[in-house]
Amino acid sequence: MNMGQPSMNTLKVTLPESADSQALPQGNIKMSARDVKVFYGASEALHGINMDIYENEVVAFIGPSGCGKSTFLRCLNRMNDTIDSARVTGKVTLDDQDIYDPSLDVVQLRAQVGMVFQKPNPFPKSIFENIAYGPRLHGLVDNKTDLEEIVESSLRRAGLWNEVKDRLDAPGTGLSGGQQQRLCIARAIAVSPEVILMDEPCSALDPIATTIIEELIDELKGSYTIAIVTHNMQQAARVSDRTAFFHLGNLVELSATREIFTNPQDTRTEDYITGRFG
Ligand SMILES: Nc1ncnc2c1ncn2[C@@H]1O[C@H](COP(=O)(O)OP(=O)(O)OP(=O)(O)O)[C@@H](O)[C@H]1O
Repeated sequence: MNMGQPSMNTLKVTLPESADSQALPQGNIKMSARDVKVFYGASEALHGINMDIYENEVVAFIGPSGCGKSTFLRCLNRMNDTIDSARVTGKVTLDDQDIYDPSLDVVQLRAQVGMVFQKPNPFPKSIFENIAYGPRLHGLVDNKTDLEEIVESSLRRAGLWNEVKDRLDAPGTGLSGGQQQRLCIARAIAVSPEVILMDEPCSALDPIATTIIEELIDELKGSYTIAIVTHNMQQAARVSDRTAFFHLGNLVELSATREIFTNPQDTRTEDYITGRFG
């Protein structure tokens, strides 16, 4: 039951002016989840999540620690398959195709639905090789010139080209944390994904690197659909079109980011965004 509308000054979050003009996504559903449950051994961590994610939107997942945000994000490209104790039930589709269909090529799926992790994780290889690996693996290039073009365009899209163009042979691990995270975003972009999943991509970064990544997210949504887990409500307010609030393994509320932060429909959402718990 809603205990009434919170007044703006009780909220922890300041909405950017652009939030007023943030158009709600319309059109095609890119990914959809129906009654998705995740079990770790006998313990049920997600209790039947239903969600539609629209093409070219940024949707943020927020909620207290342990509520299941990352677990749900990992359902969207079957990363939970890599956790031995995890079992997923329900249905997840990408462009109406069931991504848990046993005949589906998971490597291909993870190219279509790329992922950027909390801690930047470049391969222990050169900057060039970090980007070139995926397109080679997926047979996206026929020759060296095409490969060089993909490497350059991916680094440009990730806003890193000018900083690294003279040292493409240097190790990716030698870059700053923020640069490494943009390298990981470029690596995801290089295999032409449709969706990019980001699991707290800025939590290991300083405020300047965080701003750069947030600006990048804004640019990338023109071409990709983005789902981002964040602990930082201010960040959700800055980057997302819609926000999903999770609590104890349930999706409590999902609506336009401005709505969630100014007019939450559920008291649990209100309590969280006003800082009463979490
Ligand atoms: N590999 C795992 N094995 C067993 N239990 C897990 C595993 N990963 C997550 N869990 C449990 O599943 C529940 C949801 O965890 P999850 O990491 O998805 O939450 P979260 O909202 O992303 O949390 P945080 O904000 O702290 O990252 C928690 O109870 C957690 O302990």
